[in-house]
Amino acid sequence: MKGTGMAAEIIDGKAFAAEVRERVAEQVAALKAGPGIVPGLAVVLVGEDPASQVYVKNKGIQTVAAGMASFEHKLDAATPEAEILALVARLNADPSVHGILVQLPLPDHVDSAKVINAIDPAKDVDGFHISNVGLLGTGQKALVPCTPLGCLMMLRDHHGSLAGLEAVVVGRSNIVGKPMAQLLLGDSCTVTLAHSRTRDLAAVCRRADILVAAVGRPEMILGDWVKPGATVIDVGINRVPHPEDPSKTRLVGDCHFDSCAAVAGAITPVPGGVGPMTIACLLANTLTACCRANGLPEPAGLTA
Ligand SMILES: NC(=O)C1=CN([C@@H]2O[C@H](COP(=O)(O)OP(=O)(O)OC[C@H]3O[C@@H](n4cnc5c(N)ncnc54)[C@H](OP(=O)(O)O)[C@@H]3O)[C@@H](O)[C@H]2O)C=CC1
Ligand SMILES: Nc1nc(=O)c2c([nH]1)NC[C@@H]1CN(c3ccc(C(=O)N[C@@H](CCC(=O)O)C(=O)O)cc3)C=[N+]21
Repeated sequence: MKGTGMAAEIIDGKAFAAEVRERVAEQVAALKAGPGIVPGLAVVLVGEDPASQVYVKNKGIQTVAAGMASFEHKLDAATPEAEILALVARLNADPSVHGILVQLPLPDHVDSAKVINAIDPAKDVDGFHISNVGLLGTGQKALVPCTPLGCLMMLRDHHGSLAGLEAVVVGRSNIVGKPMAQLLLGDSCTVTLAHSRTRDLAAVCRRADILVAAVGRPEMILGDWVKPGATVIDVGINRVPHPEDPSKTRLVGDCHFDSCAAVAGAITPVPGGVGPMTIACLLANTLTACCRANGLPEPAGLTA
């Protein structure tokens, strides 16, 4: 099929995310009707980055649509670190809050690691607290970062078992690349974690049955880096000038979609792939945290 256009199946993250949110909403309704519990998610946004504002607003809308309570805390960009830590302490102590997300990146004067590690690990629905990172790394029950969890759900849905597959993750950030590698290892893939110092990245990528791109470089991964039939998961969210109208922008991934789709067996689009799954998994994690906090059974099919 190479050179003759599209070969790959498009993995519809938008539709998959809607199904996940539906399952979350059903279980939220049961919690309300039964024990009378309403799961609550608090989102903390420091500063006025327009992209973050849109994203936080979407999360709030989808949280409420799933029947959960949404608490938004918008702080000025100059808010001292101590004030952010005080807010986190209040949210930790608030029994109506089951999940806490502090939107990243934080302004430069704030120590992000300090803020994240101040979150009660049981409420850390991003899965960024050192305690959750350590639990994931040792194969124990944790709250798992939303973006890699969403990728894993799509991969399991597409492949069934991932055991023995060669997985290459490009990008080693704490929020995407590293936890993605841990989850793939947990599902018995043979995992390679590539980064900016990797030699001959194209050749490394070509080994992959599963190729996950989390680099933050628009359309960097090209079709001839992809093994024929591989599954390509494109995590990248990059705003680039619109080709026809430079006053507008357009969203592209870290993979060059057309050339990769011509070779891959399956591929996630941008937008409509990993992004919507991230938000759906945030809601799933909030439900999971709420069930654990109340000693109730875990929601089925929504955890790693
Ligand atoms: N869809 C979603 O829900 C989400 C999407 N994203 C998107 O995913 C992308 C990655 O995000 P994030 O992990 O936070 O990014 P970071 O900037 O934290 O990490 C990028 C990683 O890519 C590596 N890298 C950079 N350039 C190259 C290169 N030329 N060759 C190989 N590796 C390279 C870096 O390597 P090194 O460590 O050596 O510097 C680093 O490990 C971004 O586009 C972001 O917007 C992020 C979160 C959620
Ligand atoms: N503490 C924290 N947790 C995060 O999970 C987190 C964060 N900080 N900071 C920023 C990144 C980025 N991120 C995205 C989530 C959804 C979409 C998403 O829904 N994207 C849509 C398109 C949205 C649009 O059109 O702009 C899509 O891909 O279809 C994108 C990006 C979560 N992040």
